[in-house]
Amino acid sequence: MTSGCTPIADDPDALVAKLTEIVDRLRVAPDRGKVADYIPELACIDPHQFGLSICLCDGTQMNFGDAETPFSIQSVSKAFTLAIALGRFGEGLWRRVGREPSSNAFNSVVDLELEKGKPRNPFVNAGAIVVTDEIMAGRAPRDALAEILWFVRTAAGDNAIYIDEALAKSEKVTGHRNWSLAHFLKSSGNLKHECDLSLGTYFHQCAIEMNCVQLARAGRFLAGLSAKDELVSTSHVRSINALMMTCGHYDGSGEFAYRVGFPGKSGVGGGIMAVVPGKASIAVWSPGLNEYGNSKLGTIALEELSLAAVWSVFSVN
Ligand SMILES: NC(=O)CC[C@H](N)C(=O)O
Repeated sequence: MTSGCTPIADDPDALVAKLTEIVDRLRVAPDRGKVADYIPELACIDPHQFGLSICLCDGTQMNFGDAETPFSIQSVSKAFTLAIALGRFGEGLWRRVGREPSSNAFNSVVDLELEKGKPRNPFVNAGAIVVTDEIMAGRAPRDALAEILWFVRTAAGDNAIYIDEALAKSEKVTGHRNWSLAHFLKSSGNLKHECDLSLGTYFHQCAIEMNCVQLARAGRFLAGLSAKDELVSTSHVRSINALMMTCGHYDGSGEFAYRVGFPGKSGVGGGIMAVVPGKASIAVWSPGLNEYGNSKLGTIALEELSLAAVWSVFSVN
């Protein structure tokens, strides 16, 4: 089969049955990974939650489990800020940040030093801080933040999306690793604003709260499921998807590509936004993380869905 017309993907009942089976099983799975505990607000999230939502190319959406429970999107926000930055500055962005995968943790300081202050990609923390700093150029931080929130709301088609102020503030107080990255960027001449302004904006974008229903809708532009003239050009969608595939799960990106086989962006809140270009936009949430800081059960759900629907871009059957 060459067109992706697989039985499960094209048969809504079969797809619902498969996803119901996956979600019911994973909701009670004993081995759930570990919630992020370096951000105080995330440390107390109940790991026994699991939600999934999928938007398909015929306009339908299916929701499972805790799909309507809000969670902190954290680094999933980096896909949206990259889209905004590419739209505003185009290829010039790549003077400040690279496009290569990383082999160290998402908050690695050593990578940044080795690369002389040019982050390896826009999805590791240092790279995302640079992207946000770029978006802030020529305006007040609150205006940049307003654009980020506007973008997410527009992509999701839902104005009831907000920032968890308390979470943003707590990360500002406890996020010492990010402070060290920002100061290193500043000392390398790769941060235009003062560290507290760029980081303040970055912590706020990470603290956006969404549920799976909203996040799956917000990913439609990356799957080519929204109106063509909307938000982001198709060439930028192609760039973002390539980076989500190669860097969206940090040093676990190779593993994600091997097991799931389509682009995705994770966050330490346990959310993953994943897209099957031309076919589906999927949001999955389970707060427990694997060793790379990506949702453990969320990855398993996407892997099982990918196998059942033959959705890996590397599949030939
Ligand atoms: N991987 C993540 O989701 C990390 C985001 C988190 N706000 C941080 O900066 O550490």
